[in-house]
Amino acid sequence: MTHESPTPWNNPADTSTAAVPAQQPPVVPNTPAAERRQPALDIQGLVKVFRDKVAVDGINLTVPRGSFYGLVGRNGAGKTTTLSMSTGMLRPTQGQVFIDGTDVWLQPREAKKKVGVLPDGVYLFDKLTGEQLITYAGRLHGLDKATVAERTADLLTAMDLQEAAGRRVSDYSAGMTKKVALAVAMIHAPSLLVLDEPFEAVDPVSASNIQDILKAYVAGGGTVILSSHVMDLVQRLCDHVAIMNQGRIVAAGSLDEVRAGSSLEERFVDLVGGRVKSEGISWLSHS
Ligand SMILES: Nc1ncnc2c1ncn2[C@@H]1O[C@H](COP(=O)(O)OP(=O)(O)OP(=O)(O)O)[C@@H](O)[C@H]1O
Repeated sequence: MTHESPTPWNNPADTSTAAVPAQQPPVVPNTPAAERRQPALDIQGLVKVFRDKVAVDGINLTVPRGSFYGLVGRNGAGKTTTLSMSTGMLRPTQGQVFIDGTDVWLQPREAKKKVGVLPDGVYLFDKLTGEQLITYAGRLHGLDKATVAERTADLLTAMDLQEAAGRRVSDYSAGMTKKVALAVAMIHAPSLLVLDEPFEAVDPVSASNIQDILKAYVAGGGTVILSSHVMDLVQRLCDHVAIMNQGRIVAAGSLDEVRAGSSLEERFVDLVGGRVKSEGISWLSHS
């Protein structure tokens, strides 16, 4: 990554995240200043029903701008369904989602400019090389060729994919695919990144590199919301967390508020339950 040019997600020309003085008049809706103080993501009364299965059961969640937000929950808690509805990929049964004040389902084009998404189970045009894929994503977002070339080179370096840049994505490992998908999500310098299990299948060195990239992105005014099952990682990385269980948010807020003096894992198990006391499976024993 060059030092001369700002990273695509940390452009000093972007003053939209400038600190607001403490003594401000009340916020007047629909003014630029008010827009700047909108939450990065605002979920209101979100419901998803699949046939007779209530996957998401009327959740409300506010993700403050500039936060590093972790969404945790057991398998099937509703995390992917929530994130998919929040990014315009899955139509809600009920409820509204706003990205930076823009209604995702009423103004999808506007909303999608503001968000980068790493979906669960990534579907990519994998006959393209990594470099072609990132370039294609940048061009789809309407960026000019020179900008796309510069950002693509930066992202390939940041993701440690320079050597694989000319290989087809179909030949990438699971972790490399995750990294190229993350680059695709970041090429248009969105103000919000929504990442479903970003570290799954990623090796520890690459995971640390990605974490550094995300921390820099947040330090530069971006907002990240990620889902994960790894409590230690969320506790280390995130400043806010929401715990989902059976389609509902059972705790949300700053990490310290949610932990309430315990570790996140202890708090999670307390709230969600489901620990099975077991002597083990008898037929697996060889003693
Ligand atoms: N397309 C679908 N059709 C029917 N049921 C679905 C569909 N997608 C998800 N579900 C159900 O909705 C519930 C929530 O699923 P979801 O994938 O959102 O959970 P999750 O928290 O992301 O789980 P995991 O941690 O295992 O990825 C589950 O019971 C799942 O079986």
